[in-house]
Amino acid sequence: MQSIVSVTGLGQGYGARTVISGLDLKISAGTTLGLLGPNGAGKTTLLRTLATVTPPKTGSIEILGEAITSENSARIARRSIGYLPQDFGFYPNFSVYDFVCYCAWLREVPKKRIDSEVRRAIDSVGLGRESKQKMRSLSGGMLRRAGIATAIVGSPKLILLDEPTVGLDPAQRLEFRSLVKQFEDVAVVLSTHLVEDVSAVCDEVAVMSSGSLLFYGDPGTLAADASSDQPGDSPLERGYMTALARGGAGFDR
Ligand SMILES: Nc1ncnc2c1ncn2[C@@H]1O[C@H](COP(=O)(O)OP(=O)(O)OP(=O)(O)O)[C@@H](O)[C@H]1O
Repeated sequence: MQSIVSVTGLGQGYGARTVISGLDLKISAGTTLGLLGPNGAGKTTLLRTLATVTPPKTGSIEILGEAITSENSARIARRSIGYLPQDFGFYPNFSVYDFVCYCAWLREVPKKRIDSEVRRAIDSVGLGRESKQKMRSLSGGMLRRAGIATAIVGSPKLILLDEPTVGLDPAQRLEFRSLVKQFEDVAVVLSTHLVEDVSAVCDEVAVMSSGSLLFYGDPGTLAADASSDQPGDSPLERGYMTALARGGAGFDR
C-alpha cells in the first residue's frame, strides 16, 4: 500500500511551550485512523501540522513520499490534502455551492473539474437540495456537512477531519460513517471524542495524551487490552481508558 503520511520525531508547540514531542506515525492509503485523546492531548495540533498549516518545530513530515521542507512543498502537498478544522471559517453570504467551489479553488483543483467535483462533494454529504442556500442560514449539522464537503472535494489522497461528527444528529452520523467507508485508496485521519465512531469506521486507532501516542494499532487490539477495572460502556471504551491510565494521562494539564 502506498504510504500517504510519514512523520518522524515530530515536535510541535506554541511559543516556548512544547505540545507534541518525538511523535512517529505512518499512514497508508486505504487506512482510516481514529485519533482519540482527552482535551488538550494535541489532536488538533497534530492535524494542523499534517495539514501543513503549521510547520513542525522539529522532526520531519512526508506527504505522498515528498518531504515538506518549504512553503512551496507544503503548497504542492495541500493539493492532495482535504482538511476540516474543528472551527472552520466561512463567508456567511456564500451559498453552499460557492463555499465549496472556493475551497476547491484554494486547493488548486483544476478549473475544468471544479463544478463536477463540487456537485459530487455536496451530494455526498446530502446537501444537494441546499446547495443554493446561504451558509449563514444552515443549521449546525448542515454547516458541519458543508465543512465535510470542503474536505472531500477534489478527491484528496489525505483527508483530515477534526471532530467531524460534532453537531450531527444520529441519522447524519450514520450517513457520515457510510460516506467514510466509501473512500478508496485514501488515508483518513479522524479526531473524535466518540469511541463509537472509531469502532464503526476506523481500521486503526491512536490514543494520544500530552502530545505522545500511548497506543497505535487496530481497535480490536485496544479493546482486547481493556482492563476490567476501567470504566466504559464497551470494550473499546474500556481499552481507551486503560491506555490512558497506563500512560498516566489525566485531563488537560
Ligand atoms: N494557539 C495556541 N496557542 C497556545 N497554546 C495552544 C494553542 N492551541 C492549542 N494550544 C495548547 O496546546 C495543547 C494541545 O491543544 P490541542 O487543541 O491540539 O488539543 P486537542 O487534543 O485537540 O484538544 P480538544 O480535544 O480539546 O480539541 C493544549 O494544552 C492547548 O491549550
